Amino acid sequence: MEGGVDYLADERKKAEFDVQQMKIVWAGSHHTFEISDRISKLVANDPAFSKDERTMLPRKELFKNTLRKASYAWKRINDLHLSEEEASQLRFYVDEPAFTDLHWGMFIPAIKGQGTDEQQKKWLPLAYKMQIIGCYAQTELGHGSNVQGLETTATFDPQTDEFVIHSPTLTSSKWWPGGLGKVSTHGVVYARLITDGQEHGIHGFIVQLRRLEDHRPLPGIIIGDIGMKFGNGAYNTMDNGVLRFDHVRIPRDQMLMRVSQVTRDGKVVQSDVPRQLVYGTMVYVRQTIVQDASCALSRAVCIATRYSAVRRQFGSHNGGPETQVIDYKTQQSRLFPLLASAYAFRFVGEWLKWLYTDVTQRLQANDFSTLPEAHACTAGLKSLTTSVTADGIEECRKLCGGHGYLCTSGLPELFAVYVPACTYEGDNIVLMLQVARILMKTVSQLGSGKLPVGTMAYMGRIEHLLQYRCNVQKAEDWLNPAIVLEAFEARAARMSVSCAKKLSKFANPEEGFAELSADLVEAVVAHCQLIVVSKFIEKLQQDIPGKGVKQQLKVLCGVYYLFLLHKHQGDFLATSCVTPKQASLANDQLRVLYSQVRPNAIALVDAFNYTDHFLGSILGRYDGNVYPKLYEAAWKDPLNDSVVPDGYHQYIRPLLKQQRSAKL
Ligand SMILES: CC/C=C\C/C=C\C/C=C\CCCC(=O)SCCNC(=O)CCNC(=O)[C@H](O)C(C)(C)COP(=O)(O)OP(=O)(O)OC[C@H]1O[C@@H](n2cnc3c(N)ncnc32)[C@H](O)[C@@H]1OP(=O)(O)O
Ligand SMILES: Cc1cc2nc3c(=O)[nH]c(=O)nc-3n(C[C@H](O)[C@H](O)[C@H](O)COP(=O)(O)OP(=O)(O)OC[C@H]3O[C@@H](n4cnc5c(N)ncnc54)[C@H](O)[C@@H]3O)c2cc1C
Repeated sequence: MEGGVDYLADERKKAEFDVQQMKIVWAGSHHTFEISDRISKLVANDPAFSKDERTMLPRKELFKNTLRKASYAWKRINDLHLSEEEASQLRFYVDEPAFTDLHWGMFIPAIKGQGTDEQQKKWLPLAYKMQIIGCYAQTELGHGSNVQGLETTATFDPQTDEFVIHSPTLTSSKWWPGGLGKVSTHGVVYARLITDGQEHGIHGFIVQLRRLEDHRPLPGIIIGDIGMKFGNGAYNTMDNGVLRFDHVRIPRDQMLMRVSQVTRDGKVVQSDVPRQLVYGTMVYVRQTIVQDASCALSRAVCIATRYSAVRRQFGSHNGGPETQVIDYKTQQSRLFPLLASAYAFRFVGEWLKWLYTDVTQRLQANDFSTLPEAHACTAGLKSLTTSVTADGIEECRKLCGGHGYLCTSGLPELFAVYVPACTYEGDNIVLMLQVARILMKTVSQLGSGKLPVGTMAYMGRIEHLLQYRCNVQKAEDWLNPAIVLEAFEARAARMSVSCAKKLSKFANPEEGFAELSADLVEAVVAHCQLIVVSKFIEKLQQDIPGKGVKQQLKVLCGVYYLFLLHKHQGDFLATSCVTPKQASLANDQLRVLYSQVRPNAIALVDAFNYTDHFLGSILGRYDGNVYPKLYEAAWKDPLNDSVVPDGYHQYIRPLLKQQRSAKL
């Protein structure tokens, strides 16, 4: 505890499992727990990283403060000789979106993934030392989702051995890249490659944007910030930018040439690397976004759970205390599925990281076979987890009643920072439709002898899944993972097959795809939920030490899948995967599991090991000392600096005077 009385101590005594061991499960290993615990405390105990006034600062001050923090963080990283892993944890716990996210998270990965060995050798050391700062400049004013529709051109000039980067229209202005507006010296800029009058698709180019001497834009470059975004503080610490090029020249060797090369005489040579690797940075970031989803959701859930144990309403008997709102079944049925989802996303994120690492190793050995699986999983899971997390944060705000609406609850800012995750790195619907294409292709190939692989492998048992009948007889049968997996597989497979059948009736498949796109998205959701459920179940098959830890995870896993079954019972019933009676038994079992979560709820959120600094919420304080701190914080609002507000003499007094004289 960070000091003082622990108002949640009684709740903590109820825990039926070893919280310390659960912290390690949540962190992923002893090693990652040790690092994240040490670094989060280092940040929390350093006043230079305070977040207290963030939601009250005007944009310019807010932004300057972010620059100060980023520069101080870099100094600490160097002074303390932090490893790459420790440095990335430090940036995470500073908890303020900044240009550094894009520099480390996209600029460097783009050069690593799409640059040749020589290019990496030239640019990465500069970037690692932050002697150059980079952004990822893909999206334009007129095109974001449709990458093939980007308009910026990169025309090869064989006379000078250069590319000419140009923005031919207003809509071709780069628009949104984080870090671009005010900070980046360089960008990986995506543009249409043109050589000898011929177009060769979208490629990445390293372009210097600002002079290293005085930070002024280079000739031919117009650059700035795109303006305020949703929420106070929130994502406004980031300088999302606009950028236009007027025939800016760069040397030929600044095109990222791992996928295709342009020779001295302007010939385009394709390497044996698939062209989709140009999209590789997005696959990498989508995978990190799935991991981030569990962080953002667990943070909101931690706040709402602790506050729900502190808050009391109604139910006082003979002058005794009122009921803790966490004891209301409605509160539990809204909160506990989100708690379970946070754990579920943690484990699927862990698995996705493994998948991505595996794909990367294969790519290095020129094995591209698992790229479609990586694309499908990252796109689908990014969409599913960010949508649930954004909605979940807002639900947690509502679970905190009126106080949840205060900035000091931390929830409004968390929502405002988080919600663009549903849009950036691929709009969630656009990405779901990508997965739908892959699902439909998989269904169309069934029976051709080509067996589906990876997360689509269950489709290989299509005959069985189409005939499947759930044999749940009593509520506890729903605790059997094999039964649950089959029900989820059958639902996903039947929804996909149903879409495929409808699609086959269209003479023009593209027309059919467009017409059925809403149904296709539902089939993709079913497929992605199956992945999350199956990875949670797989996690439970591992050896998990610690008293009661595995048992708690089993309960949470049950809550996760039974809540989905309840919420989507329309799908399960319509596809005849369960009967109405079985759906009702699932709901009975879900209520039993809620009552098992209840005594462990506080300990389950303590296991996230978040400091009060990171949570940034009076409602979520570890010690539960909510009311005195809310009261204290109110007086710190600048509006309370004076008893009589500025503007009184100008606007309030004349009003009151006028009413008095009217009465007289
Ligand atoms: C550590 C991290 C730290 C910080 C970063 C995190 C957070 C910071 C905050 C914000 C950062 C935000 C940054 C951005 O937003 S960058 C911009 C992101 N933009 C997008 O995501 C655009 C979305 N659009 C697309 O991805 C594509 O355009 C498309 C929707 C996929 C369509 O492309 P198109 O070329 O038309 O492709 P198709 O014809 O539909 O498909 C062709 C073929 O390619 C396959 N495919 C598509 N995408 C990929 C991919 N990424 N990887 C592998 N394969 C891919 C597709 O399946 C198809 O395959 P076939 O076999 O059918 O040919
Ligand atoms: C905070 C933030 C940070 C960002 N950072 C970066 C960055 O660093 N670098 C960068 O390059 N970009 C960045 N972006 C841009 C981001 O990647 C795009 O906004 C995103 O890819 C969505 O594209 P769009 O804006 O063109 O949306 P649109 O595609 O215009 O979407 C509008 C609507 O149309 C729907 N829609 C579009 N196409 C289809 C379709 N085929 N079928 C059905 N519905 C469709 C969408 O679902 C959505 O509802 C950022 C964006 C935000 C909000």
